[in-house]
Amino acid sequence: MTRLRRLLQAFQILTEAAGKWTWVWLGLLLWQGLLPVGTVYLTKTLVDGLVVALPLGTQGISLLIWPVTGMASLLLLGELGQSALGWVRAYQAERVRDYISLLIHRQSTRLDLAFYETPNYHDQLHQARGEASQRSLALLESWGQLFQNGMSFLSMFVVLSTYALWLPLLLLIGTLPAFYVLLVFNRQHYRWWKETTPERRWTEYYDLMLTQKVVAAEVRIFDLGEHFTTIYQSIRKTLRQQRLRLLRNQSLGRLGASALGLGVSGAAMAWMFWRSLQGLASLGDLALFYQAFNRGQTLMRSLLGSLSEIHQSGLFLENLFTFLQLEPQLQDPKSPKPMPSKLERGIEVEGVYFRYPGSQSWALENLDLFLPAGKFTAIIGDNGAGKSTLIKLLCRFYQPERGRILLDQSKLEEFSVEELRSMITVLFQWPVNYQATVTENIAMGDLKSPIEETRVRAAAVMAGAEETINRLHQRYDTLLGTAFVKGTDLSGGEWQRIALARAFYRQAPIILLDEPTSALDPWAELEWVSRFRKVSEGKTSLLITHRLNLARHADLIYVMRNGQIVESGSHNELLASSGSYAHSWKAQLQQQPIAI
Ligand SMILES: Nc1ncnc2c1ncn2[C@@H]1O[C@H](COP(=O)(O)OP(=O)(O)OP(=O)(O)O)[C@@H](O)[C@H]1O
Repeated sequence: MTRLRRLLQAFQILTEAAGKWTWVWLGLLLWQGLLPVGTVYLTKTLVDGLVVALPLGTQGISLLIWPVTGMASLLLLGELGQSALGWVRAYQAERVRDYISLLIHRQSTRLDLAFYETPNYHDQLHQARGEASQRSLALLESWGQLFQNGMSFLSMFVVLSTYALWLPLLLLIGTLPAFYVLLVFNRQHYRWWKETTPERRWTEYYDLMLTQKVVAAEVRIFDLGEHFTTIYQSIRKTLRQQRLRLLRNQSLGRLGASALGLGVSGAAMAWMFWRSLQGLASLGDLALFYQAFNRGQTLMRSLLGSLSEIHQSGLFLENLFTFLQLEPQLQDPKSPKPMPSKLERGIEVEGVYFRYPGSQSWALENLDLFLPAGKFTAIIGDNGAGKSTLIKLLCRFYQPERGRILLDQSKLEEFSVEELRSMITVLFQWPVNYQATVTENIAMGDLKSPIEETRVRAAAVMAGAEETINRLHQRYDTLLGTAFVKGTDLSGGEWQRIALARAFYRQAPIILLDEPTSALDPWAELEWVSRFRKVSEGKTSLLITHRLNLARHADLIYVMRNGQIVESGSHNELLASSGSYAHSWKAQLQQQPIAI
C-alpha cells in the first residue's frame, strides 16, 4: 500500500515537473498502443485478400487497394507518433531532472546544520541525489511503456481470445518465470546498492582528493597520489566484483526463464498448425495468430519488464521521498515574537550545555556570559574551548541541550529562525570563497534587496579590501577564483578581507566575527581593529580571536576554557586580576614586541 502511494507520489512529481506535456505524452502513448492491433487486423485482411485476389491476376488488384493503403497509412502514422513521442520524452526528461534537483537543493538548504554532522545524512543525501532523477525518468519511461504495451496487449488479448480463451493465459504463464527473476534481482540489487552507499561515498571522496585544486598541492608534496589511487581502486574492485556477481546470477536466472517461455510459444504454434491442417483455420488466420501470439509474447515480456522497472524505480525513489520528508528540528514557534530592530539590553547566555550530535563530550558546559547591547565584546581561549560553537548557537544552527540564550530577555526560540538570522551578520572561521565577481562576493551578504554598488564599495572600505580590489584588472567586476575562465585567485588574507566585506555588507545590528584577522599580518590587524571600532559603533559585536592585541580593544573580554568562561572583564581589569589573561599578555609582549 505504501509502495503504491509512493508510486502515485512519484507520478505526481512527474506531472508537476512536466505540466501539460504529461497529457500529450499519455495521448501519444494511447495512440501508439492501439496501432499494433490495427496492423495485425490489416495483415489478416491483406492475406485473406491475397488468397482471393491471386487467382484473379491483375483484376484482383482493386481488392488489395484498401488494405495496402490502410497499412501504409498506419505505418506512417506509427512513425510520426514515435518521433513525437521521442521529442515529448526528451522534453519531459529535462524538466523532470531539473525539478528533482530543485526539490533536493531546496530541502538540503532547509535542513538543520546538525544533519550535516551525521554520516547518515550524507548517505541519505547520496542515495536521494544519486539515482533520483535517473530513476524518476526510468519510472516515467516504464509507465509509458506499461500504458502503451498494456493497450496493445489488451487488444491482442481480445484477438487471441477469439481462438481460445486459454491462449492469452498461456502467454501470461510463459512470461511469469522471467518476471519473478527480475523481481528477485531488483531486490538484491537495491539491497546491495543501499548497503554499499558508504563505500561509494568513499570512492567519491578519494576521487575528489585526486582531482580538486584545494588538495592538489599537498597531494604532490607528500606524494599522496598513488596512495589515494590504490585505495580508490581497491574499493572499486570490491564493488565491481559484487555487482558482476549479481549480474551473472541474474543472467543465468533469465536464461532458464526464457527457455520456459520458448517452450510455451512452441506449443501454442504447434496447436495452431494442427488446427490449420485440419482445415479449421485459414492462411490469414494463421498469419494473424502468428503475429498476435508473437507480438503478444513480446508485449507481455515488456509489460512485465515495465512492471519490474516500476518496482525497482519505486525502491530507489523511496530514498528521495525519505529525504524530502526529513523535517528540520529547529522549527519556528506557532506565533513568533516580532524581532526588535535594535537591541536594548543584549544577549544573555545562561547555564548552556551543548554536545554535537553523536558526541559524548560537552562542547559547552554550563556556559554563562553576557554580550551587552551596543558594546564590543571579545572572547579569547584555547583551541577547542567552544568559541565557534557559541557563535553557531547564537545563529540558532543548534539548540542547547540545557540552559537558555536570551535576546533582549526573550528566548531565541521565540523568534522566527529566518528573522533572527537576518538580525545577525557573521564572519565564520572558514569563510567561503565564492567563484563570483568581487561585487557578487560582497553582495552575497544580503541578496534580499538589489545589489547597491555604493554599499558594496563602503563594505570593501570597512573591511580594508579596497586596495586589493583596485589592483585587480577589472576591479569590482573581476571574477574571483580560478575554476572558470578569466578568474583570478587571491591570497588567504585578501580572501579574508573580501569575506569580511561580505559580513559588513549586511547591515545587521549584531556582528559576530570568528577570527577575522587570522590570515592578516600584525600591522594590518592593528589598522583593522581601529577601523572596526568605528564601523561597529552602536552595534552589538562579538569578536573571537587568539590575538590579545585585538581583544584588548574590546569593552568586555571573556576568557574561555573547556566550554566555560573562566575570566572576564576589561583589558585593565583582567591584567590587574593576574589570571591566565594577564599571564598570556605578558608572554605575548615578550614574544611579539613589533605587533604592539
Ligand atoms: N561538528 C562537530 N562535531 C563534533 N564535535 C565538534 C564539532 N565541532 C567542534 N567540535 C568539538 O567541540 C569543541 C569546541 O569546538 P569549537 O570549534 O567551538 O572550538 P574553538 O574554541 O572555536 O576552537 P579553535 O580556537 O580551535 O577554533 C571541540 O572539542 C571540538 O572538537
